[in-house]
Amino acid sequence: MPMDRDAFIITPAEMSAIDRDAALSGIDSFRLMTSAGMAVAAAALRFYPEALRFVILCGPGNNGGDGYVAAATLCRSGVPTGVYALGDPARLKGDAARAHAEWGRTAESLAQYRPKPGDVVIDALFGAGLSRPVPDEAAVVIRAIKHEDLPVIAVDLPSGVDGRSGQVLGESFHASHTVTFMARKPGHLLMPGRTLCGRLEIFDIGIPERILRIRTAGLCENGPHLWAGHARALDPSAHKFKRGHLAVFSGGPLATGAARLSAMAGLKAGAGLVTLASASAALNVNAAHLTAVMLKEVEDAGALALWLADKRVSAFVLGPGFGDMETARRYALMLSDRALVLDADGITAFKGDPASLFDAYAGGETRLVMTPHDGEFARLFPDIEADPSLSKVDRAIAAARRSHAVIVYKGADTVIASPDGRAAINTNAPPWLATAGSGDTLAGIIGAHLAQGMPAFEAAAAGVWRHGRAGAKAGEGLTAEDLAAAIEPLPAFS
Ligand SMILES: NC(=O)C1=CN([C@@H]2O[C@H](COP(=O)(O)OP(=O)(O)OC[C@H]3O[C@@H](n4cnc5c(N)ncnc54)[C@H](OP(=O)(O)O)[C@@H]3O)[C@@H](O)[C@H]2O)[C@@H](O)CC1
Ligand SMILES: Nc1ncnc2c1ncn2[C@@H]1O[C@H](COP(=O)(O)OP(=O)(O)O)[C@@H](O)[C@H]1O
Ligand SMILES: [K+]
Repeated sequence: MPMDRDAFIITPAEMSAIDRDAALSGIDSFRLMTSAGMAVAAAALRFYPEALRFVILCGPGNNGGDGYVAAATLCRSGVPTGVYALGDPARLKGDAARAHAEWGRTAESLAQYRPKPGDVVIDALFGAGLSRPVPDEAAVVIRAIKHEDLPVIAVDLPSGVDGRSGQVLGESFHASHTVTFMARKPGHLLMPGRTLCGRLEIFDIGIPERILRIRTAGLCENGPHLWAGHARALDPSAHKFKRGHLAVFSGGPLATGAARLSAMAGLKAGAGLVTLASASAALNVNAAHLTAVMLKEVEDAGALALWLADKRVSAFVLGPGFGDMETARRYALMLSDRALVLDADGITAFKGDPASLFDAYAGGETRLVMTPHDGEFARLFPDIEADPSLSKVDRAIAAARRSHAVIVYKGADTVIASPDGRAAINTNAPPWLATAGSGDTLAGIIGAHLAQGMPAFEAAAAGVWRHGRAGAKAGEGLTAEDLAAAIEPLPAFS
């Protein structure tokens, strides 16, 4: 399925390259700015027809240029406006200088602005070009506007949000609406940027799609376009082994629930068979709870080695509730020529020696998927986690490259990354997925996809998306059991 235009995510650096490509192909950059500024003005009038005054705050770059175009458009439409500039407008360059000149009035200095009830703020201070914390002069005004609780329409990005990472640089607006151009930037989707944007509108200012596509290879929003090609409808002659056999390792007798959640999710997600592998101490408690999921006694590494002779067991989930770190390490290394989802304790088990895991899965097709939340990520990749220059996308890709694994870096803004540099940001997860056992369910869904023979990146991305969709379907107040029951068939999305 070709990537939907709406799934494009363009970093600020890529956007600059796109600007250059557009100029080289003869597109007039001032017309782009004019379209952008007019779109902002139109959005302002549409969202806030009751505004007593539109206050446009203009910065020193092209974001400010968009602001001057918006100000001129609003003036022409006859609504009251106030324009306040950060820095000396005489120092504006290029298109921004022209936009300021065409507006043709004199801006007051930003420090003069005193928020008043009835004002609607148009934030054109900084957009994609923000490269360091906002200056104090801007931070003071941002805080004053927040204090008055005025509505803010952000041009491209709320000033203070880093378009590359979604992180706040110093201080940031919390916009009620954001109007961006052509495509979203990572900062619109990564936390906390996503929540600071308010309602996001993407406006087409007229850069041709062919120019965008050249620069948007690696990163996109997660969705069926990424993996629907691997979600085939059921073959009418299929038998259960053809639909994949997933094995999930159980924890000890007092910690069996997590693995059972993974197993049930795997079955619901479409694996033909799911077997729970349990040491003898936990066999009875598992037996008392299982129906469609099968149970097999796997006492130790010797028993696992014998079982691995059965090549029909096509994928494994190891980690949920597992508990025994030494055995987790041994099993994960024994499984290195099979497809494995390593979650929870399975990840933590390698805290002291991640290289042994990474080396075992190096070479050949990617077959390991790891599903860390923040804490687990930091255990395996402390240096990557600690590097403040990296966005969540950068971190996930760096971890995937190092570990030869697909990384599902979980959270409200889960990032799925492949060792080959592809990455996707997931956006369909409702916040009530933050509930005990939700991650175990996700591991089971991904395991089912691997068992069916999906490549690891697609298996993981599809799993995260189905997990989010199941969460939305089950609704607020769900438990992990409800979540598994709400998983929808995969072909429904193709
Ligand atoms: N094709 C498109 O996408 C189109 C994009 N368009 C618009 O262009 C915007 C991007 O414009 P932009 O590159 O000029 O960056 P922008 O955000 O205005 O800021 C850069 C300026 O701020 C400065 N500066 C940075 N950080 C600072 C700080 N902390 N404190 C103080 N200064 C700081 C920086 O100076 P310097 O870093 O060089 O000191 C520079 O002067 C984009 O968001 C969109 O609105 C539209 O016009 C239509 C076409
Ligand atoms: N605020 C949130 N919004 C959306 N999804 C979330 C949020 N918080 C957590 N999640 C998702 O819920 C799951 C929680 O997984 P995890 O932390 O491993 O929980 P557990 O160990 O209890 O199963 C992950 O898929 C994560 O992406
Ligand atoms: K802005």
